Amino acid sequence: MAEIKEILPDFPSGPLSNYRKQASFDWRNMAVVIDTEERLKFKHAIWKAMEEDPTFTHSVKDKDSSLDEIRNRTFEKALKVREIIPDTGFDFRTRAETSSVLGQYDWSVSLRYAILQSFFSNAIRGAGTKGHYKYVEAAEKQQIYGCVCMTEIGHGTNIRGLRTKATYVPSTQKFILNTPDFQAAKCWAGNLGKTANFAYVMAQLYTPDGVCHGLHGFVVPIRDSQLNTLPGVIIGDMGPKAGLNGLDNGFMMFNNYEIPKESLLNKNGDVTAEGTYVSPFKDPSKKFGASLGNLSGARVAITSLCSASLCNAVTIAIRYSAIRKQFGNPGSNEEMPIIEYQLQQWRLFPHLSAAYVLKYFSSVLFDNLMSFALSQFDSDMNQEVRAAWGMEIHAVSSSAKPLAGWLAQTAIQDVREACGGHGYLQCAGISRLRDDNDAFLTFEGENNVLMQQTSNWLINLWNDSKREVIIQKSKLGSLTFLLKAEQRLNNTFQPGTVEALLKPKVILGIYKWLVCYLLRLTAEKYQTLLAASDQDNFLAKNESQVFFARTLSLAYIEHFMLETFHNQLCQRPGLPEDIKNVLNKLFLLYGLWSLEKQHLGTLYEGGYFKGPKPSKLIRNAILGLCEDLKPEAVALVDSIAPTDFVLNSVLGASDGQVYKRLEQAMSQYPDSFAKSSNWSEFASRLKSKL
Ligand SMILES: Cc1cc2nc3c(=O)[nH]c(=O)nc-3n(C[C@H](O)[C@H](O)[C@H](O)COP(=O)(O)OP(=O)(O)OC[C@H]3O[C@@H](n4cnc5c(N)ncnc54)[C@H](O)[C@@H]3O)c2cc1C
Repeated sequence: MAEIKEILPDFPSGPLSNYRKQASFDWRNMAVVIDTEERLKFKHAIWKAMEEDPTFTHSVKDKDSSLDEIRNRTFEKALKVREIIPDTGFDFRTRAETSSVLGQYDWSVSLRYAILQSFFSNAIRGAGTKGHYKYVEAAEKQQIYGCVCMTEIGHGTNIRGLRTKATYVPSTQKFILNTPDFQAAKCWAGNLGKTANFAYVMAQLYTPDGVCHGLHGFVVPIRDSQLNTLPGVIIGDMGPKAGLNGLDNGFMMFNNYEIPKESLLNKNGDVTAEGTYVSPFKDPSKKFGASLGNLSGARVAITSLCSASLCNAVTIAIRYSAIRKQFGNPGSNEEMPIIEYQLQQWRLFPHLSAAYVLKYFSSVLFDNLMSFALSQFDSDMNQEVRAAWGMEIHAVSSSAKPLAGWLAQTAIQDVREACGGHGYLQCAGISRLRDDNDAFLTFEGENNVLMQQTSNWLINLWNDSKREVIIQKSKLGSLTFLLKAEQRLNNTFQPGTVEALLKPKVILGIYKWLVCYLLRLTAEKYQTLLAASDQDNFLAKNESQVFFARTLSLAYIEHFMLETFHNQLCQRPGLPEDIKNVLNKLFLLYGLWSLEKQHLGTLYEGGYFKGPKPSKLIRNAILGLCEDLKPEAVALVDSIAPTDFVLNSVLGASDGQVYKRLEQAMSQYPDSFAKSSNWSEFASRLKSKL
């Protein structure tokens, strides 16, 4: 514990001390429980190194800097990261925290580093063979700068529609890359705009007989060592964006650009020297799936990144709410901190509960992904079981990433409003977080489309005669709700009091009924549409999304997150009682808040709820939990907050000196007290003699 105290020292006494003293648990113990000691050491070592290195000093001028300056500074920081990451030996799991740790400081730095260090090399490793590993090694040593080019101007979500062409020419043993028109230009790739000299490019592979063999990855040099664009390649910068402006997203076109045959990443398909196409896959759809590689990895990672954004947001708002005072009891001279208001609690504490549930869940999901990746070396592992495991991770991550993105995004907006006008200042650190986090909702699988992967999988399972066997074999355990589904669907809501409602089993029971109900309903809707449309699968899928498949995916992942949090954390043997108590309240609040917010209608529609009592009990329980969590809230954010340097918010610093910091920030703004540079022009119009 002494060592942890060095990493997490006591907070200075000040305006937040009063609320800190009210907590029923030890905030350091909670930090260790939710994060583990290794991860705390790792991230604080990085944050400390950043704080001590002038490269990472926050600049008050960032807002007024040119795009070029912002990007240069971001890239310099991204390059520096390698030097400050502590050596964790073979502990890859701890190292995987790097993106979140950097992102809590600045998402542009985090993403630039991730693309340089792993996004590009993972793409090459996933699709390439031994001869391509030299690119992986060079990228990881930062001897080349990579980017990943899948999206085109005309096609993003529909990857199969990509139109960049790679035609093999036997006489030269080269591929020729061509971009048919601007709509087929590669776009959005991070690091492409100004920096990358190599690209992973997805293109349709054509053999000399004119046959298209579908999408394949290529490793392509795009700039020379002086970062000049190579002849045959046109690269442009996409310009300012809503956020992430430290990242240079670019667009790229090819004009009869020749690359060697070996540029083809040939794990899933190759061409002979003469131009015959060969592939280990007979079924083209399986090859397509394999060529997209292990997409779950990035989605699981983004789930963690969104949870990191959420932690920053709730830290700012809850600390500020404990300090900010408005109004007071009539007759009293004292004004009340706004955290005392029921409305403020209800606006913020559910987001705090979501931060805890999501943080823990994303970490479990990451561990599972790591175990899955390692299982490829386990020769005793049954391949069918492994394939089912991969499918389950895919389904879970396809709804976890959207839910995490939305949870963070709505929380950040609520936090902005909950901090009033000062929350709108750039130095509050909220708008930056909102604009940057926003992109997570779109890249690595657009949220709404991605969730269809989960619902498709669930519907197939519902109709599978071997459903029970599949559920028993499920490695993650996300399908337990389906056990005895038909029986479960006859259940109805039983609790008659708030006390009876506030039991984990009851909340999970409501969710289990809900997911079964939505699954049966969606599967039936889909079958009806299929029958009515002469087996038009495309139409049936599209027409069963709203109120059906989309809600199903959401309810499924909410239930699994809650169940994981409860079974694996709240019920963990040896957990101190004080910690367990608070975690239990967070579990209950997240569950009830999510049900109330989006599922009451379905619960009444399906007959699980009857009469006014269930919704009244739920709403009373939410308010009661908010009141219970008030004395815990400041300590709860202390346990998940980054350091003040990293949070970089005048409203959210741990010393609570909001007004001192506001004064400093406003006074230090360049030219804060100077006249406008155009003052003489304005002054020349002043005619009044008043
Ligand atoms: C900051 C940022 C960084 C990025 N980095 C990269 C990168 O490094 N490399 C790269 O290749 N790409 C990158 N992208 C691109 C990103 O992957 C795409 O934007 C994403 O895949 C979505 O594609 P799109 O923009 O073409 O949207 P579209 O596919 O055009 O979608 C538009 C809307 O249509 C809806 N829609 C589409 N299909 C359906 C359907 N079947 N049913 C219902 N609704 C549907 C979607 O939900 C969405 O709301 C990045 C994007 C951003 C914003």
